Amino acid sequence: MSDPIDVAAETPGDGLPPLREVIATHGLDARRSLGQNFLFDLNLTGRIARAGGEIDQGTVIEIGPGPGGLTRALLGAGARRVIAIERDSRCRGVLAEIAAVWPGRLETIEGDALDIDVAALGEAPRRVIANLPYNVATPLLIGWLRHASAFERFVLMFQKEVVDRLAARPGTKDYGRLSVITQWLCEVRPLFDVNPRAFTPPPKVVSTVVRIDPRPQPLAPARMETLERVTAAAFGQRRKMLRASLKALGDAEGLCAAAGLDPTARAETIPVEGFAALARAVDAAGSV
Ligand SMILES: C[S@@+](CC[C@H](N)C(=O)[O-])C[C@H]1O[C@@H](n2cnc3c(N)ncnc32)[C@H](O)[C@@H]1O
Repeated sequence: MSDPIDVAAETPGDGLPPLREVIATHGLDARRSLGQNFLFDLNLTGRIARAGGEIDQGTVIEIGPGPGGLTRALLGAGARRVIAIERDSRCRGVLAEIAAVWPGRLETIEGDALDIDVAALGEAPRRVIANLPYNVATPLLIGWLRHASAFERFVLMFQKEVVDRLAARPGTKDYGRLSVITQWLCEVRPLFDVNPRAFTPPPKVVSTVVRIDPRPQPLAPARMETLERVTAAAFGQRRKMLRASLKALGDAEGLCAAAGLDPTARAETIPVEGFAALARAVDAAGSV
């Protein structure tokens, strides 16, 4: 026997039909190629919206509204202005219906979020709140981090495995390039896990909602481009000592000495500040 559907838990009180009905009416069968795993649970969409903080100010940017479950939660929770970027043109009608219920508060951009300068959308403070399409989630985040100071907060759903890497501490197996670059620019707080059964269709893996708050200043001075090169070299050969893995960058022992790092250490034990020092050493050596 299938689970009884809790209609109350699927009707947000905005006068619009429940999400399952919306999907049937608009023929929005989920497409794997677009990373479509829809959320119907209002408790979950409400929790994600509230984690955004003061969304009654500035702009909320949602990537991939799909049939609009999270969009409706954001508007219902008082978002002043939501700009939603959706690639799937089948969602145009349903998003227009939501916009009509909240006049002047929802704008939809039809397109690929990877091609859009999200850091320039709407008025600050900008908060990106999204149940991300997993096939492009990490490249999207890395792109936004290049303009981290344009954003107040990110509340994002990723595969749990990605959040584990974003939040990993030195000395753990998940610690790597993504941990260093993200934590250099932002404070990362995993919020809660979401069971695959909460989605339609269920993905193969557990998901996690994470809050990522850009720091007023990066954790230590460095150029992001150089930090990316340094972490690529160091973690590209994570089992090797720095004196071997950093050879591609020049005099590896000299760079470690300038950065105050032990050349026999391995990348996974070096804290974020250590990589920033290494990036400064690379830039200083290059400018001599
Ligand atoms: C995981 S679903 C989330 C749907 C809805 N927000 C929810 O929570 O139920 C991801 C959404 O992102 C959209 N999408 C996929 N790739 C995209 C891209 N490159 N740019 C914008 N939207 C995209 C999909 O069409 C889908 O609606």
